[in-house]
Amino acid sequence: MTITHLNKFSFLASQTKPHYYLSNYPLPSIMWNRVLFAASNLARSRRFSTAIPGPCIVHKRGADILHDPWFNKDTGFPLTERDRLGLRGLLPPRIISFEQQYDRFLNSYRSLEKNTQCQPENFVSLSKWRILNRLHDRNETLYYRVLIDNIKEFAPIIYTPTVGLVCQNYSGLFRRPRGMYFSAKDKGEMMSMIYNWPARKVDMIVLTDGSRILGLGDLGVQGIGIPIGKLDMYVAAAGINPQNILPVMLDVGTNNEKLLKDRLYLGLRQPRLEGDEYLAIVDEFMEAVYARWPKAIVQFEDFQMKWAFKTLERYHKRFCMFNDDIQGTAGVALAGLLGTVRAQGRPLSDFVNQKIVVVGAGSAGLGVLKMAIQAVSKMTGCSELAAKSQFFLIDKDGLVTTERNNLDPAAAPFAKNPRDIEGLTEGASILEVVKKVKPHVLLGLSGVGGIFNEEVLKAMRESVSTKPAIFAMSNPTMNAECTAIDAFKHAGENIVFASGSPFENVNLVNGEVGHVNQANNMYLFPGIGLGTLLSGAHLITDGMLQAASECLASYMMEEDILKGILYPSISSIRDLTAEVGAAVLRAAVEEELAEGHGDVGPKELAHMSKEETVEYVRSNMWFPVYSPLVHEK
Ligand SMILES: NC(=O)C1=CN([C@@H]2O[C@H](COP(=O)(O)OP(=O)(O)OC[C@H]3O[C@@H](n4cnc5c(N)ncnc54)[C@H](O)[C@@H]3O)[C@@H](O)[C@H]2O)C=CC1
Ligand SMILES: CC(=O)C(=O)O
Ligand SMILES: [Mg+2]
Repeated sequence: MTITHLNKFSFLASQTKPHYYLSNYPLPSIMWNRVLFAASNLARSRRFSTAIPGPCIVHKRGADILHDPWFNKDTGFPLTERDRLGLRGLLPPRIISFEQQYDRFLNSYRSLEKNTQCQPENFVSLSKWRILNRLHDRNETLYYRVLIDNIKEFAPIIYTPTVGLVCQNYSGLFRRPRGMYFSAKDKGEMMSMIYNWPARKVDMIVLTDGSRILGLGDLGVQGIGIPIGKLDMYVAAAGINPQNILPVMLDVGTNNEKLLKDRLYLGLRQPRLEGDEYLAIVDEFMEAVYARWPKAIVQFEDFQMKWAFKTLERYHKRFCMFNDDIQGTAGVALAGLLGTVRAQGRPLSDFVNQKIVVVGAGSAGLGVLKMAIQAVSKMTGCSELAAKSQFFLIDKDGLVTTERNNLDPAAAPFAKNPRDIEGLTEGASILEVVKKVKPHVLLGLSGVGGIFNEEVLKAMRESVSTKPAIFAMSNPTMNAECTAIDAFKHAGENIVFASGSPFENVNLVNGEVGHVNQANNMYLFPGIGLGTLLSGAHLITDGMLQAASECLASYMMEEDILKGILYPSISSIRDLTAEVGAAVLRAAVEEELAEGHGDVGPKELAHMSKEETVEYVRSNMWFPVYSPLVHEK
């Protein structure tokens, strides 16, 4: 191991505290109550502190420990634990330190990279996902440490784009279950099923019905990869304790013919439930969750538009939930849009004059429009009706106007009155709109790869902005509206560029670097969840979401923004998430929704300064280190 590594580990150790191990199983014995009492005392005492030794608690023994990824340390078990936990003889004799295990894993990963250099890209990506997934299944502490330390490198594997490929191939890749599956066949059973989940406490649930997985469409039960990937980001970015997370798939069938015919498909082989039958399943699930874990937060993810809006409207005043595609995306996009104003060297107030074309009138596109229009209305003091004049919405049938037959009610508030769009008509193409409007920003959330073609990008050269912005936000990479290279090549080297999935920065002909931003809701959802959790709020309000977006918008320094860098590097996502979490928490306090968390009550939260709130949030982030599993004698 290199000196750098040694320094890094000792530095991290001094920054963090051990997590304490609690049983995964509800244990009704008096002994277990003692364990919980000790743990809650520890939680109390560690509130603002670092590096407090945790109690050494595990009720399992022998092979059961080795097969439990939460407790498993592989060859890292010290002799005392091998002796006292019945592990002697079950492991090779040499004890390997955490740091050595860490290096060994990264070495295997690097060998894999080297050995697959000439293989097709998808093969390499899936191989990388497999090696990480195997570690996840075996040793969670090491897995999350590797993930946190190398998040920039591994996010594209456990999250977009590779997670999309994993979902597409999930039935074939399936080895071990992760999370919970509730299907249409479980109607009437969910209240008891929810108690099958082994953890006593769940803080964060990510739920999907698999109906719109990234831009890949209906993937049925295979969409479970998305909640798993999102929750990995929760652990890595927000330090949510992985013992308290739960990925969930609501399998109400699929309309994907290919999957229905696939022998290996692991979900229900029936068309999707619709109408009241569908809602009855989601209702039952939500009731069951909140009966067992009244304080849990549910993130709705990748639901097709009609159910995304319907469920948000149905539950947001009843349960502590939000829809990431509508609300998380909107916050990230708004922060990016405000960044583009600063990148032009203009004051933020100039946002109200920016002409913005949004391509895609789905849950994400409409969420962005709604939040951006609210921001303009707030800045100018004018009505939302007046505020929307600068925004243009395009869907699969072109420019959305009030003349549209069967205008979708969700898109109707953003439809243009033909009187206000001289030279354009209902259904005008992207190219026509760009040529006529000469927008400051062209933002894609259509799910259609390459739709910002050469002609469209070249038309952006006529933009009225000195730094036109192209946001190709659809995922995964192949569904991006354009590539970074094409954007800089055709729209000009002065553009600001952002995409939903990562692209490499572009070397420009003028010798400079064309910065690629990743405009992805991962910059906000972990902080929204963490801030809400620590506030103890029972709802997630527009005010809390707006605070998250404003925090992200103000995170970047002028110097970076002027270079076209709108969001921080993923490497600093933990730091950003602490700030976002604190902003959300403080908004909850302001709205008198904060009921407190653990033994930190609402009054204590209200008395914290901004800096103390950030510190409080940071100190509550879980960090993976091996903790002793037996008491020192
Ligand atoms: N970067 C990020 O953080 C996020 C990215 N997304 C991505 O956004 C995309 C869309 O997501 P949703 O809005 O939930 O999907 P959706 O299915 O609800 O909406 C898609 C919209 O695109 C429109 N569209 C389809 N073909 C088009 C075409 N040829 N020209 C113009 N518009 C067209 C449809 O009419 C529809 O309005 C997905 O690829 C998803 O991965 C979604 C959420 C967050
Ligand atoms: C990033 C995300 O949530 C999506 O593409 O759906
Ligand atoms: Mg999503």
